[in-house]
Amino acid sequence: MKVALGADHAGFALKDTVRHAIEALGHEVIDCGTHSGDPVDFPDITRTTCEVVLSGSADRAVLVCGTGQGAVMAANKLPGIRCGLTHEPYSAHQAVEHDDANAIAMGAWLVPHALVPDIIREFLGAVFDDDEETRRRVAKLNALDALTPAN
Ligand SMILES: O=C(CO)[C@H](O)[C@H](O)[C@H](O)COP(=O)(O)O
Repeated sequence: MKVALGADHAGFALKDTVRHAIEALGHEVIDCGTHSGDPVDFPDITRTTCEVVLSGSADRAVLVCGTGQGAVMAANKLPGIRCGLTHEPYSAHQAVEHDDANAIAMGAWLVPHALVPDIIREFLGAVFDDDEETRRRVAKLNALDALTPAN
């Protein structure tokens, strides 16, 4: 799997830990920045990272900012992105299994480094449970994208 990885300056502290966790599972990381602790705006990094998924160049995205909140808000404004806020492994798994998430956001100020491998393993190991009920709900979720005005 190819995984786009993006972090703002607040997420930068956790970014290498996330990268190693993805690579340790045999997946490829597409590094979308940032590359230092210098301030960058999370909507910019989130957009760049998610566009790699939307273009088909990556399968999933992992976003890191200070709290995860700004990144998840920005990501879910991009039609075609379904991003879960995940600070522990269970929701990382469920976001994919029930909601067909193609991205997760997490907060570097909240998630201990030691928990990152578990979160990443659950996110990348999960498969959408494609039954009538989940398909209907995700279709309704995707239909909400049409309400998002194009920029
Ligand atoms: O957590 C975030 C948004 O939800 C982002 O990481 C922000 O950039 C964060 O609030 C950074 O704040 P700072 O004062 O620039 O460190």
